[in-house]
Amino acid sequence: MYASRLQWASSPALGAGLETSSSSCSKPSFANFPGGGSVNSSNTRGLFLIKAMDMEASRTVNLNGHAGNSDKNGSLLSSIGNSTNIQWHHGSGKSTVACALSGSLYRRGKLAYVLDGDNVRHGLNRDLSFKAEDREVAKLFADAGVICIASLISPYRRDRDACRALLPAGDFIEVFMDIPLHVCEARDPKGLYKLARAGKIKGFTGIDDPYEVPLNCEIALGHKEENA
Ligand SMILES: Nc1ncnc2c1ncn2[C@@H]1O[C@H](COP(=O)(O)OS(=O)(=O)O)[C@@H](OP(=O)(O)O)[C@H]1O
Ligand SMILES: Nc1ncnc2c1ncn2[C@@H]1O[C@H](COP(=O)(O)OP(=O)(O)O)[C@@H](O)[C@H]1O
Repeated sequence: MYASRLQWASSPALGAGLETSSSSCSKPSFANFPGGGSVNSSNTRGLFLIKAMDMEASRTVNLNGHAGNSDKNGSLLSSIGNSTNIQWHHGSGKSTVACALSGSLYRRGKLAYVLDGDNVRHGLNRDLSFKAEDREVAKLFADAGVICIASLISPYRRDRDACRALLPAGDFIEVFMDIPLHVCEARDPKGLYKLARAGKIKGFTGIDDPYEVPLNCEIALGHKEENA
């Protein structure tokens, strides 16, 4: 089902080396987890993501923004834009992983931008959803040579596939946060599950709206129960 399956354990020791200075990270609190879990550039999970993201230096971006095998001296950036879509329920850790990935890329001199449900909705366009307009934004970033890390619930397979189809083969990486709903709900960082359970928010993903599990994502991040 998945190209790679990784465990995403909660570990109090992992916070220390996190890069928090990424300009595109809108949630600076990601280094501190109430549950004790964290991510770190030196742990294998983080490294695996970077390996999946890292592009060959020979593939560059021309000044006109189109990807190609151009002469490196004539290129604007030493990385080619691609798009990573980190998906699953609210509270699963999408933003946390997105920020860590962005920080790791930053340290490697790669230009990345996190498109988060929050910054997209409040900053760019409050009407955006994971529909055509969103995908176009991700593609614009990729065209400009920026690695776009989309941290969005993106519940529908059809929409994710449409996004994949916009980019050259291999440039769209689906990361599935395979975290049990009860774990997401227990975290409830904004109290939204509680409101959804009480019927005060309608159509909440995982409660009264569906999520279509990916059939062919590149990476799945699993969850290790505290007492497992
Ligand atoms: N009905 C409903 N269902 C799920 N989530 C909701 C809903 N209404 C608002 N929110 C808040 O919006 C965030 C999800 O936005 P996304 O852009 O990631 O969602 S989607 O891809 O368009 O489905 C999500 O937060 P994050 O998952 O932390 O980004 C919620 O805070
Ligand atoms: N591996 C983890 N272990 C424990 N808590 C985590 C882990 N990853 C994220 N969290 C916490 O869960 C909450 C939701 O994380 P967040 O990244 O905002 O999720 P999402 O973007 O999917 O809504 C935050 O309080 C975050 O600190």
